[in-house]
Amino acid sequence: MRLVVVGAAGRMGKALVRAVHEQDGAELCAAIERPEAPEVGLDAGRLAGLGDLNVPITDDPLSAFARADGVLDFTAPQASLWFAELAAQARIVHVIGTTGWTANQEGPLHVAARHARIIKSGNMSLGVNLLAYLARQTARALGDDFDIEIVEMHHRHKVDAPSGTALLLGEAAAEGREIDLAQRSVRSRDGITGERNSGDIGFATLRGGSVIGEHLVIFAGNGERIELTHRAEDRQLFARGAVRAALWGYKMKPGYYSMADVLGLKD
Ligand SMILES: NC(=O)C1=CN([C@@H]2O[C@H](COP(=O)(O)OP(=O)(O)OC[C@H]3O[C@@H](n4cnc5c(N)ncnc54)[C@H](OP(=O)(O)O)[C@@H]3O)[C@@H](O)[C@H]2O)C=CC1
Ligand SMILES: O=C(O)C1=N[C@H](C(=O)O)C[C@H](O)C1
Repeated sequence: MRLVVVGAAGRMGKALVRAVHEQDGAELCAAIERPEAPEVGLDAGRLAGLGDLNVPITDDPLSAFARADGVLDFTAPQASLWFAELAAQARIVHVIGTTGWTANQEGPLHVAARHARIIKSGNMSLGVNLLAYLARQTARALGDDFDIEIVEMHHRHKVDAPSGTALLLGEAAAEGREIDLAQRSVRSRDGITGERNSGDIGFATLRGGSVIGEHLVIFAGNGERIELTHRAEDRQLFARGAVRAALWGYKMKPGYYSMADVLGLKD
């Protein structure tokens, strides 16, 4: 499968180049950055610490997608929307790991998924998707007298909050409770907030240092607490998951899929 990495000079972009290189049946055919990026013209393999792969970074996604079977995209929402349009035109697989989406921004992705095979997830690791499955089941089993709070910590460079993973976990818990997360989420608390509303799902965000990604889902009841945790120790985890998703998507019809579909974790 011929894969393009967009945002190839980014933290995840470099991890994706390495993950494609190590995967049998996958081949890096192009690497893309913004026109003004200083890395344009450099070799994507060399930038990722692999040595020359003879894949120069370019600023031309249109011609790259035309000769590819799939694109791996961990960039920014506006960029991912544009790449989805191009992936639909080229009728290829588009794996989207980008986070930081605002409400209603994702509509055009569903239009693109009429022609592209889009696989989108706030977290591409097996562990987090299993955690989401467990959070859904736990929320379903416990009911409203257990308060749900989600805590996440990431490196100092992360630009969006709450993390895509925290929102994914919140959605899973809300599904388990059969409530609408948008109506019941509390994303910040400051000052005299009043008592906690029963049934809310709270989010707390920590940022600092080089933390790859840590998530904790707390179910706090009277006199007891259940905590489900995931700690990512290596970015390569997400990149390998993205390559796995691309290979899976290659066999699928056009549509909009999640990592839970790829991993068979839907209930
Ligand atoms: N789903 C998952 O499993 C994971 C998701 N992520 C998410 O992936 C995203 C990227 O994270 P990270 O790699 O740390 O961030 P970085 O900022 O290191 O990388 C993003 C890269 O994309 C580039 N980019 C942005 N817009 C465009 C564009 N229009 N054309 C080409 N390149 C573009 C950026 O360039 P520039 O710097 O010039 O803007 C940058 O090189 C974030 O949303 C993050 O939350 C991260 C890890 C795992
Ligand atoms: O920006 C990151 O680094 C990460 N972003 C994703 C998120 O927003 O959840 C996934 C992972 O936790 C790392």
